[in-house]
Amino acid sequence: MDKKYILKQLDHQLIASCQPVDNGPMDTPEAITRMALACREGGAAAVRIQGVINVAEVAKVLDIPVVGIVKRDLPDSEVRITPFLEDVYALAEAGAKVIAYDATQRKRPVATSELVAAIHRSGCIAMADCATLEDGILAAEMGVELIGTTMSGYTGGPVPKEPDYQLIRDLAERGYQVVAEGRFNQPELASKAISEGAYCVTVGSAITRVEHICQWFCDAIDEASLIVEK
Ligand SMILES: CC(=O)N[C@H](C=O)[C@@H](O)[C@H](O)[C@H](O)COP(=O)(O)O
Repeated sequence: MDKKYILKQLDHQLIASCQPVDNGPMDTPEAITRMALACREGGAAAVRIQGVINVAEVAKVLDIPVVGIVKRDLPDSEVRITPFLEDVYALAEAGAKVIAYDATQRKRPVATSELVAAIHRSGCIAMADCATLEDGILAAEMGVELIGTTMSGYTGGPVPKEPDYQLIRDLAERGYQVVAEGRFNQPELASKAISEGAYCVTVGSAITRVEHICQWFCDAIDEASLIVEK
C-alpha cells in the first residue's frame, strides 16, 4: 500500500480509536482486536491503536490502516504520545501504516524533527497530535502528512466540553489535511468537523470506552432524577 493510497482511504472518513480505559476489563489485546474488527464492520476507514503488541495483533487481522501510537508516562516530561525513536521503529515493525506523535512544543526527550524523520524513514505516514495552530504549522513545515487536533485542551487548565472547531478551521485554511480528534462524542459533532474543513475525524471514547459511555448515561439519569425528586 503506498502512502497516497492510504491517505486517499481516509478522505472524509472515520478513524475509530480503540483505546480502552487503562487497565480496565476491555484492556486486553484480544478485546482491542475485536473492537477494531467491529469498528471496521461499522464503516471505520482506519483504527487508532495504542501499544506495540496491540498494533501487531490488530494489523494481523485487519485490512484497513492502523494509526499506531505508544503512550508513556515519563518522569520528566508531560509528553506521552510516541516520545521515543524506538517507539516509532517498533510501531512500524508491528504493522502501523500511520504513526502519530505528540507535536506540542513542550519539554521532550526527542525532538519532533527526529521523530518525523524516523517515521518517514520507516515508510509510514506521520500524524502530528497538535494542541495549537503553531504546533500544526511546525509539523506541516516538517512534511507531516496529517495534522491532528488531538492535544487541544489537554496541555493545561480544565478540559473543555466541546471539540476545538476553531483549530480545525485555522489548520484547514492553510490547506493541511486535518484530522479532527478529541471530544467528538456525537455523530453531529463529527459531521460538523467535516463541514468545518477536516479531512477525517477520529472518535475514541464515544465508540470504544464503555466505562465512559456508561458514566455519561448514569450522570444524565442522576441529573434528571434530582429534578424529578424536587
Ligand atoms: C489527549 C490524549 O491523550 N488523547 C488520546 C490520544 O490517543 C486518547 O486518549 C483519545 O481517546 C483520542 O485522542 C480520541 O479522543 P476522544 O476519546 O475524545 O474521542
